[in-house]
Amino acid sequence: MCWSQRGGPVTHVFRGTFIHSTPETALQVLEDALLGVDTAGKFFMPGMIDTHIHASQYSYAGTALDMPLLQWLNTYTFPVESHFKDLEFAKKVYTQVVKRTLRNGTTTACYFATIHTDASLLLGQIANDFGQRALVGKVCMDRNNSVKHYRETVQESVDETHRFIKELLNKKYPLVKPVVTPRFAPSCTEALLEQLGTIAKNNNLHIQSHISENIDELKLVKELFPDSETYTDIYHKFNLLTDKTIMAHGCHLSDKELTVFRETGTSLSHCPNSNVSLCSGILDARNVLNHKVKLGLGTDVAGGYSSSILDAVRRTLDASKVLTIQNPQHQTLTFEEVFRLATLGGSQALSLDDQIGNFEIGKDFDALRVNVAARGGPIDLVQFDHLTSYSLFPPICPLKGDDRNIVEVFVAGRKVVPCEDLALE
Ligand SMILES: Nc1nc2[nH]cnc2c(=O)[nH]1
Ligand SMILES: [Zn+2]
Repeated sequence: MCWSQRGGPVTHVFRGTFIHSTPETALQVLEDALLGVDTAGKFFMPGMIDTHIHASQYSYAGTALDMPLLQWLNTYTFPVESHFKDLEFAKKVYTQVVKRTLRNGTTTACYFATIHTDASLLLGQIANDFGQRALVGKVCMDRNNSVKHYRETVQESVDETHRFIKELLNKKYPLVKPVVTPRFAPSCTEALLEQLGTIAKNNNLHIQSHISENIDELKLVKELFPDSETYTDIYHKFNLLTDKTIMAHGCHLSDKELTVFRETGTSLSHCPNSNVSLCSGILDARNVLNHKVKLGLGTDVAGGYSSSILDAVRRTLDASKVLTIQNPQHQTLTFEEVFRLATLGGSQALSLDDQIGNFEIGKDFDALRVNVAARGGPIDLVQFDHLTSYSLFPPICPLKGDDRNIVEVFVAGRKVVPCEDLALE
């Protein structure tokens, strides 16, 4: 290891022509020079992956968390989502959510939009324009008794899903892909689920939905689908569980259902902020990992009030510790395991781990440059002086840091933060 004059290890070496001034020389040109830089407290980490976020719910994130899931959907979510017919409104919200999540270090997002095809296409365009890697889903739902104008017929849903896929793929955005998106079983008839399974299969597409989030939801599912033994069986029956499927939540899945997840290659998105905010339940992530089910983290905005995967990291650890408090035999997740869920785990959950998730040779450069001691940031230098080992830097940022510690964001090698277009800088 090389050490700089200031005593820290040299972490970067630049080679090239350097021009500077010294007290002796107004302009000194150093040709073919090597410059070792001591970047104490700075490191690169892989970009974070949000495996489940409702772009359309960003407008009310941080409010309206005073009721459980089914009432919350009827009272707040469906009325708000119905406004995305208005493309001006959609453009405002979708621009904000893409900018904000990029600023938070989300290099890849798996988005739910709304039932509106044109607004969903706009979300794809905005993600592309700002350089975010994204899966974008036009939501499908042909059952909704609370907000009657916010639902489709089976035929509309199928036709518009075809149009969405075709038009999005025709754009040839390099990093943005469509994802078939039945909202969740209670919002869809069997006829619709069946057709969506077929569309995904014929086009080899990703699929996303929700499963087993809340106990009242399970009761409703039993009433609506009396012939299916489990919630998982409903999706399985219609070919919606594949190695490109991401199901959100799964707090109340049985071990038998988790086995079906593993066998089909279906992944789970763990959304701990939402699970607590809507009093839905606590996912036993350790049990999911023990079943060898692919697992990533999700913000689930606006059921979750934070659009940051750093928040999901903290809450995943909290949820695991709550399970340990309830049962001391529970094997608490470690920081390192949760860091992996936020990065590599997310890429596996989205079946994109051949392209992203870590710095293995051949993958795209989706990365964050982190500065533990960023000026004006939440981590005080005095604390970081006490650290004796550089290996302690990575944990302190996710646990105590925030977007101020993320100084640069790269997606597929392109620097997307700071970006002149980003008014959030
Ligand atoms: N958290 C959450 N769960 C759902 N289940 C069906 N739709 C939704 C949604 O919008 N948010
Ligand atoms: Zn959700």
